[in-house]
Amino acid sequence: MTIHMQHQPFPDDLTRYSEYACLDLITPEEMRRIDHNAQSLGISGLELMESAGTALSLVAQEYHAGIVLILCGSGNNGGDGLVAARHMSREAEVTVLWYDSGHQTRSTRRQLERLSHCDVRSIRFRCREDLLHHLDIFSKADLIVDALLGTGGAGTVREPLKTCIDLANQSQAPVLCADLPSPGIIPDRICAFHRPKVKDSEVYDIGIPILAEIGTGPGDLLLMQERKQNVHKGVGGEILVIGGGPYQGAPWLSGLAALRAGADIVRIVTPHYLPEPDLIHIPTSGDTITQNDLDTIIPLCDRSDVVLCGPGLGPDAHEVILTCSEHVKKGVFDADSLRTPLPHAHESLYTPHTGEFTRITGRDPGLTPYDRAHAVRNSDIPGTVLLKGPVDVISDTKRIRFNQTGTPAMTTGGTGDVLAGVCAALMVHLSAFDAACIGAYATGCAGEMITNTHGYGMTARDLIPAIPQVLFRRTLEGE
Ligand SMILES: NC(=O)C1=CN([C@@H]2O[C@H](COP(=O)(O)OP(=O)(O)OC[C@H]3O[C@@H](n4cnc5c(N)ncnc54)[C@H](O)[C@@H]3O)[C@@H](O)[C@H]2O)[C@@H](O)CC1
Ligand SMILES: [K+]
Repeated sequence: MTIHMQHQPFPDDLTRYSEYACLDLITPEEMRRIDHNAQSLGISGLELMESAGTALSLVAQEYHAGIVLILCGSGNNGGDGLVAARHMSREAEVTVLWYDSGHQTRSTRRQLERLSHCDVRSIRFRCREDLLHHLDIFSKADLIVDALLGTGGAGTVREPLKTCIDLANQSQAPVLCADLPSPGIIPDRICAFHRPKVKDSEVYDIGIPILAEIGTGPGDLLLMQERKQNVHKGVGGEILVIGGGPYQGAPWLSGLAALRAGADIVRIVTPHYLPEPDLIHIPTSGDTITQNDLDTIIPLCDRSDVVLCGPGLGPDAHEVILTCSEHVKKGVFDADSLRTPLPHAHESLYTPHTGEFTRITGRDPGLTPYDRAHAVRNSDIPGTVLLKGPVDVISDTKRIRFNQTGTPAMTTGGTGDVLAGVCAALMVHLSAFDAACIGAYATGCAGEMITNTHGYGMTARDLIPAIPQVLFRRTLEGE
């Protein structure tokens, strides 16, 4: 996959932002996101692996072992072990037992080539029988390094790694685990890279920039679920947009954006019909949305995966929104629905700009991303907040994420409607937080693409066809 380079520096002093980085255990998906974002900030996977393997070798040397056995899998965890082997070749008698699954990662294959020039004994194994020829290596080792499975491990361990793990457990040697213990192995120490994946890990920095973690980036797109090829209708979800009244176009922009972000069915409840064949128009009784429309709207809320309230709605329909929101599983509240008392669904995403944030919290969020993050995290808004600005701030009260994509040309009317529609479609399969991070990132990237071609002549409508090019480019480029 081509890594898209991030360019503009963060518009604030990042030394104050360490409080926004996650400090407790992280999941493999989160590590993959961070890893990918680090690469888009210019640190290659090989450099990350060299740092990881170096840390691993330094911890291994603390054992002062004479004979070291390093067990390497076919993925990048194995690559870390191969790097450690190269760094330890003069300190100990090192033997590498590496698993040739037939599809080694590119980086790990590179490390194996480099190791062939070192005074390290490297033995390939492909099956359980191969391992049984080397039982003596396990019994002679003073230290065993477990670089079999890391964050890419999934499910119950398959052979021949299962046997490898059993032989390691049966040996007298202490086991030092790379990044996290391979399932079933009994660790003596765990050398985690960047952040702990399991408890009781020792954490070693591998030079990942904080922005790879607290910022959105191409790595966030990895969280999108691969759409199953042979898909039935409705996997993209059904979205309901409730808006319009004083303003006609806003709900249609949101609806079209939701379709372009992967939704299958989009219904628009709005007084004004616009001829958009891809969208289903649900007419209202009058030229604004009122209580009389509740009999129409409530059943639609019940059947929709995500409901987007607010685009172009005007101030008079707030009571209707409050009533509907009790029937909403996942809600995106934008524009005119951002009024007190705040509507809230089972899971809510609020997408205010500065003025709307001030209106609902009574507090001006300030200008710097740092202050805006503090304001969002300390607001008692019951859900995820995407506070739009030159740097968007996303928070679900625990996590904070900053999005830098976008251009000043996007202040044109309607881009907020597009963003809200994209977030609604993403929320079908993702949490409000992940949907907001990816929605902000993708809409901003689309804005950058269109600014390159249309400059300040960009309209919100221009953004919409650019959205799938950002969200689904992996499939478009046949990764
Ligand atoms: N920031 C990062 O994410 C970094 C990651 N690195 C290392 O890379 C690791 C992740 O590498 P990968 O994503 O390649 O994955 P892994 O190397 O953890 O494992 C993937 C390999 O194991 C196989 N496998 C998965 N589940 C299995 C099972 N149950 N039984 C048998 N085989 C199984 C897969 O087919 C694949 O070949 C991290 O844990 C870390 O050690 C390092 O390069 C440093 C940087
Ligand atoms: K491991």
